[in-house]
Amino acid sequence: MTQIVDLIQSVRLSEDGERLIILDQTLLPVKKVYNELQTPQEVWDAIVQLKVRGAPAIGIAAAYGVYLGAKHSDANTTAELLSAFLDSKTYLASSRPTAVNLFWALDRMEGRFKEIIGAGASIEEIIDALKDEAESIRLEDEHICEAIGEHALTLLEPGSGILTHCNAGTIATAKYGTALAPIYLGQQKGYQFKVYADETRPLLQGARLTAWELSEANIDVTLICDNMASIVMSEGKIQSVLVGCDRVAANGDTANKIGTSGVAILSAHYGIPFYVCAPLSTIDFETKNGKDIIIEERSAEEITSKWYTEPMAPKGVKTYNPAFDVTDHTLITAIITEKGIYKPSDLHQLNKQ
Ligand SMILES: CSC[C@H]1O[C@H](OP(=O)(O)O)[C@H](O)[C@@H]1O
Repeated sequence: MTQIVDLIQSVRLSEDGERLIILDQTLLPVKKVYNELQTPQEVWDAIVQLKVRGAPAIGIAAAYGVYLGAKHSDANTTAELLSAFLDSKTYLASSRPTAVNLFWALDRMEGRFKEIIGAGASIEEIIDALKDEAESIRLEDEHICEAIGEHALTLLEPGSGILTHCNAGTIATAKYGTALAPIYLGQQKGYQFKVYADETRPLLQGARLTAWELSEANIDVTLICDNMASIVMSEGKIQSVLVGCDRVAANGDTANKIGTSGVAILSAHYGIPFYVCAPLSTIDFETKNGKDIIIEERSAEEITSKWYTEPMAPKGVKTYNPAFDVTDHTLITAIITEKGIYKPSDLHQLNKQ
């Protein structure tokens, strides 16, 4: 059966390799519009505006961004090409600070550039190698998400209730998603999960994206406001919580969409397992603990007026709009990666792989 995961590709290269095609996630669920991007500047804008969002998808987009920058550069020598590449890399790295996949993907692209320039490659060969590397990052992400889904599925009972926060679905990745991957894989096996999606203020990724994705896939999804998580847990409707993440520190502290840590605290209170789904590219062993994770702050307008015809707060009121929070590792039951299921205290075992 064809599923939404087969029908939607939120980030991919055009057939001729000239443009990056992204699904504009800011217009969902009302309109499904694809944008074609040709320059690192256009990719940067799309990331900052959250047209392309979700940690793995941001990394993939940035990888294509540096490839496109190299492809369309007017460098005459490989040294000039490297200098132009490093400029676009630095620029794209400035788009969003929290999701480590962005930096991971850009570093991987630089590594490939340096490897091939060291082997005496021509400009054309370098550009081809960059294209192949970006394509590999995207394709590998599909397999990684599928593996995360398979591991996570072993923890879930058919027919059980799952709460998720934000959107860690197929559109946030190359395919399947991270936290939503087991739900899609479970559906193929007839598991009939009952999913509760937090709306996820202020940008409503849960309402606009998760509820949309899952409804399109005919999965039983119920949208709730963020402040309703406690009541649905207390009513026994939730048997597990699954979330994605933007950066996991070496000790297992996890940065994810604002509101996640509150859900984890509630889960602990009600004795519900709280699972974080994380590709290895989201684990940052250089960052010791959550205090060292840079949290992106976004504009006041996202809270005060973005979704309303009239401003919903007094003019000039002070606001604070952190886009992420850090869930303490003690609240996390397990971190599910493509390599398997790990307690936060066992994460160091992955460091050598
Ligand atoms: C598959 S990880 C998705 C991750 O991305 C979200 O952030 P944003 O919408 O700001 O890019 C969020 O924290 C999700 O869990």
